[in-house]
Amino acid sequence: MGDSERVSIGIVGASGYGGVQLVRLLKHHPHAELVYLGGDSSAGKGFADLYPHLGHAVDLTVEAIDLEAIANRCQVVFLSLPNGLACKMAPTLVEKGCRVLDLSADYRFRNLETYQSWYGIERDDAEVAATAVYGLPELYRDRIREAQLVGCPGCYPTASLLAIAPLLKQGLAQPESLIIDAKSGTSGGGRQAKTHLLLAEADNSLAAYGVARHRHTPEIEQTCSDLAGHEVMVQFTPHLIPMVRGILATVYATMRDPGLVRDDLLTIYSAFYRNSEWVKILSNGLYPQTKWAWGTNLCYIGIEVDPRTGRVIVLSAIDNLMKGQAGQAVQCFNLMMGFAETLGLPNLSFYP
Ligand SMILES: NC(=O)C1=CN([C@@H]2O[C@H](COP(=O)(O)OP(=O)(O)OC[C@H]3O[C@@H](n4cnc5c(N)ncnc54)[C@H](OP(=O)(O)O)[C@@H]3O)[C@@H](O)[C@H]2O)C=CC1
Ligand SMILES: CC(=O)N[C@@H](CCC(=O)OP(=O)(O)O)C(=O)O
Repeated sequence: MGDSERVSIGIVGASGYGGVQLVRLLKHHPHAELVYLGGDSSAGKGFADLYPHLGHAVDLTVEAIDLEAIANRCQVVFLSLPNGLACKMAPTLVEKGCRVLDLSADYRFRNLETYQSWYGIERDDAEVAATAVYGLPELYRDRIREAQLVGCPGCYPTASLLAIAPLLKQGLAQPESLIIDAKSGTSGGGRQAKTHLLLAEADNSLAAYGVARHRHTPEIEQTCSDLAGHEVMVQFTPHLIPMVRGILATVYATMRDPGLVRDDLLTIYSAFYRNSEWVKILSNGLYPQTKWAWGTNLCYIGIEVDPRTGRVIVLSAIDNLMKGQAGQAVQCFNLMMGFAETLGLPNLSFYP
């Protein structure tokens, strides 16, 4: 692609939090041109009326969803919708030749029975779903490059899997010992009004939810099983924390070789992610803060070993709307188009 050429892009679900991040990122992307924004209740409204802070840069109107028209206008379509909608739209878009990135859970699972039992959504797109690639570039880079349909990971799975992957891939930890304790900011719940996300409910409070039954559990287990080479179950507990952006995942696992020390693991993690510019392994004694990742596509990882218990503790921090959602989707888009994986993505946080 020449320097001035641009890929025509549509975003379905542009009015949501994922949508507005995609607009922000793709407006700055040197090879992207936003040609279509779609929504449901927002259809007919100017995007600038929904997000006045972007009014000086975006003059598009949110349109009703017409798959035929989208496919005629767009080479690449991002679907940023509640679960259960992408699986109704992607088959048509794929058939018409679009490359599709879905930010929901619809195309994350190889086994659709797992999806149906955890999400309770019936669907009839098994043939198309079988072609989807899980959009975690650090693990599936080559497959994403060739994919026509990418199922972008959930925010908790992204933070968790980047922390876990070297442990399982290198056989360092006992897979059955994996425990993930994760905290998310409220933007993880999207832009629609929900009582538990009101300031009066969420502020000055911290609570777990979905204990032993959160739907990101089978998603994390799918990739853990890939990495370990056999079925793996994990214990995953998410918490809602009174901040807007960010996820901190703390992963505990029992090491196979209790003789390993932190420096050994730092060397192994650094080697594992040597070609992954979005993952930063923190050196001795530093543990990540969510604020370091704000507004960026970065994942910061800190590691500690407790010689008393023989456990490794891995801490992983991301921005849930960036590496956990829209940023990762743009990273996948870059791979699919043959661009540098870092193109158009911020790597410096705004701080404090
Ligand atoms: N927020 C996060 O941190 C993360 C979210 N995700 C996933 O990304 C997806 C989008 O999330 P998020 O941006 O937070 O959600 P939001 O609730 O902020 O936005 C949802 C979008 O979907 C549109 N929409 C809702 N119902 C319909 C419908 N029936 N037909 C067409 N469009 C519809 C809305 O349009 P309108 O406003 O016009 O009604 C809106 O644009 C979800 O699947 C979510 O689980 C994944 C990783 C992280
Ligand atoms: C804080 C909060 O509510 N977070 C969301 C995670 C959003 C997400 O990634 O969910 P999907 O798998 O549906 O895409 C949740 O726990 O449901």
